[in-house]
Amino acid sequence: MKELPIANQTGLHGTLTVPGDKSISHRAIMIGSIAEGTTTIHHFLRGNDCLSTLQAFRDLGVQIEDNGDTITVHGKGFAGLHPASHPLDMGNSGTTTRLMMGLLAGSQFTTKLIGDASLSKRPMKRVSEPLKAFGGEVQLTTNGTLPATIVGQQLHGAEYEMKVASAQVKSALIFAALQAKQSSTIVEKLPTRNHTEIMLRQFGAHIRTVAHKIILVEPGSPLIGREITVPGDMSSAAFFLVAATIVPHSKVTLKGVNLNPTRTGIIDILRQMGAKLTIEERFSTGEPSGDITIESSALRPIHLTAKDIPAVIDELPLVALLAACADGQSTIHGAQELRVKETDRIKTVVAELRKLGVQVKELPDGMVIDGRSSWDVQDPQLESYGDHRLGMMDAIAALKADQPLQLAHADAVAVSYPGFFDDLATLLGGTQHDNDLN
Ligand SMILES: O=C(O)C1=C[C@@H](OP(=O)(O)O)[C@@H](O)[C@H](O)C1
Ligand SMILES: C=C(OP(=O)(O)O)C(=O)O
Repeated sequence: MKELPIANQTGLHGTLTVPGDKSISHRAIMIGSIAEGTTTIHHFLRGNDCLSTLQAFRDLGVQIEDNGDTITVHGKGFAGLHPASHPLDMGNSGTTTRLMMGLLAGSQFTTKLIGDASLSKRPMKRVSEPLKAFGGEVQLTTNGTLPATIVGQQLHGAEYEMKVASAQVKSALIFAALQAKQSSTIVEKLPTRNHTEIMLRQFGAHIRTVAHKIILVEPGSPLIGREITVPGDMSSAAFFLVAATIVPHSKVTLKGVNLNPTRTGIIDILRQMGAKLTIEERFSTGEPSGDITIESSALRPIHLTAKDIPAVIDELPLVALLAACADGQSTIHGAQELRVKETDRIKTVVAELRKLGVQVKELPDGMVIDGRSSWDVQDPQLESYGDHRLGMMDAIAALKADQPLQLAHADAVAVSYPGFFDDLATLLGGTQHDNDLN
């Protein structure tokens, strides 16, 4: 049980550079490995999920030098990957698993993927089914889960209309399409994060996006290794954006955060709810990034529907927390994807908010949350359920509670933000002066 920090009278203060983006770190290892030549990755996220990706590519014969914050990948091209001598362990990472399925579907060998207990319950047919349209073969359990066997073979082009709004599925199909003999068209249900498309283009692939959701892939261009600096992860910055908003007298600056519009749903929501934030964007040709300064403020309720969800999918536990602090009733609809994350995040968020005394109703596709300025804690023992984002949401919620709270399975935070508790402690202990930590 971890004793969670409580906020003092002066709130959170200081300047922080959050760790590298998880989605971009995964893709840098993957695309660096299938490219020719050297890829150097700066500000790589050393979260357990990205380390699963790094290890998987080493197991496939790619030489990867690990110098902490900087990773050097000696790319071998798609054709240079070797069969692994044992099943690849995906750990807790849905992104690694699903992208790997598309990336290895066109290989000349068979690969088995396994994962931890949570990942082994998550749906994988969403990738194996569409891959069939490209000639791919991924065998799953009868429940459509891991372990998976990817039987590599020559793929062909396809036109595929997606059934779920998922960047993981889209990325798997793009990797498959790159290995096909003909061109392909992938149509998204709703626009989702486009880091795969951006990075592949930077490496030399012919990929075009039309009307934000039609992706045209022309295979055959060589991918060439390059230097990548991973911007800060908006999904990690979000914990402190929310903390600074809900804890009185706070003012925090988060530096170098990724501002890709497919990821900034939380910024739009914070603004709509009345948060006080300013953004200084830096010039960039690939992934935009910038510094965000935010201070405490009163909040209005929010109403989200399906179209709002992809750009804030991983921040929805935090949106529920913001709603619990707002002046009135908020609704989240169209978020059924939350049920197939590391935990069923509708159930687990509702359970945790109820322990804090928040009135919240579970819906099949979201929740209804009654906001209050203060809560009457019902149960001080919070639980991450082994889900990193739940554990961190609990820690931020605890700053608002009127008594000390504890968190079980707090170590889950290492999946995406190993230094989370240290960074939180620094901002809580920080002074009103800028305090650059990294
Ligand atoms: O492509 C990615 O890197 C991710 C896509 C999202 O998943 P879905 O594609 O399942 O929505 C997100 O929840 C996950 O944390 C990372
Ligand atoms: C859902 C997440 O990741 P993944 O699907 O890669 O396990 C997440 O990081 O919140």
